[in-house]
Amino acid sequence: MNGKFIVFGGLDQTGKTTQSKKLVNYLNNNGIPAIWTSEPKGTNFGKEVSDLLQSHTLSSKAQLLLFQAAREEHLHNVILPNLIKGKWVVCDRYFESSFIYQGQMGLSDELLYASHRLFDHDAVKPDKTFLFKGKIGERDYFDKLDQFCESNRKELEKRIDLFFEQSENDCVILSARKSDEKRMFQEVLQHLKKDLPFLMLMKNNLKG
Ligand SMILES: Nc1ncnc2c1ncn2[C@@H]1O[C@H](COP(=O)(O)OP(=O)(O)OP(=O)(O)O)[C@@H](O)[C@H]1O
Ligand SMILES: Cc1cn([C@H]2C[C@H](O)[C@@H](COP(=O)(O)O)O2)c(=O)[nH]c1=O
Repeated sequence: MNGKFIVFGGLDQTGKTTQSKKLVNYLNNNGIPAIWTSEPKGTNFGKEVSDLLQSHTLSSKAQLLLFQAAREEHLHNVILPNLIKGKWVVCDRYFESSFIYQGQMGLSDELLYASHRLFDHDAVKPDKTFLFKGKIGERDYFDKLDQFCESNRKELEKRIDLFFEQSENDCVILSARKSDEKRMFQEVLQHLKKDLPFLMLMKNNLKG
């Protein structure tokens, strides 16, 4: 597999989608085939899971199981087939979101890691996970999941720190900065430079 698996996780309204889509455009424009996808909505099944999560009041364990069901489908139908074709898969949220959010809802780290391993989801490790903190966007409407994030931003940031501390050098924390989309993207590229071809780095003024 030559494709890379890059995850953009962290808090809501931090610019994850903006930055991850920028990366996919940048890669495709430079001859590196890449796709953008997201969790939980990266498959039709995942979209239905997302609707279920909005229309029911569920325990944290039930939520975890639904996010994992969506992940299982997503992994086997989108992530792996594209990585096998040699494409880069740029994914808006993955397991780190379960660790951060379902952990903040009260599930133990032990349970979260064990359930991640149970279905072999941990066998597909992101090459890099960007963890976004801060806040740049404002919503005018909050759904159930957004509300949880909005009411727990400080605590969720601590979960991000914990995920980072337990990671194996493959995570980066980025602070969202308003009106600084281009600079944020340069930072993303800097952290990926060892994965990008040398000629591409030269062309884009990024030293290898
Ligand atoms: N650097 C920036 N400065 C100001 N506004 C930005 C910046 N980056 C993105 N935005 C705007 O902020 C809002 C949130 O951005 P985006 O959707 O990329 O964040 P997100 O983290 O994916 O959000 P969510 O997880 O809630 O879907 C959007 O309206 C977007 O246009
Ligand atoms: C994958 C995943 C997601 N969540 C939460 C985090 C967000 O509040 C929503 C997804 O919203 P988005 O606008 O589509 O990014 O779901 C979660 O709690 N656990 C997870 O594993």
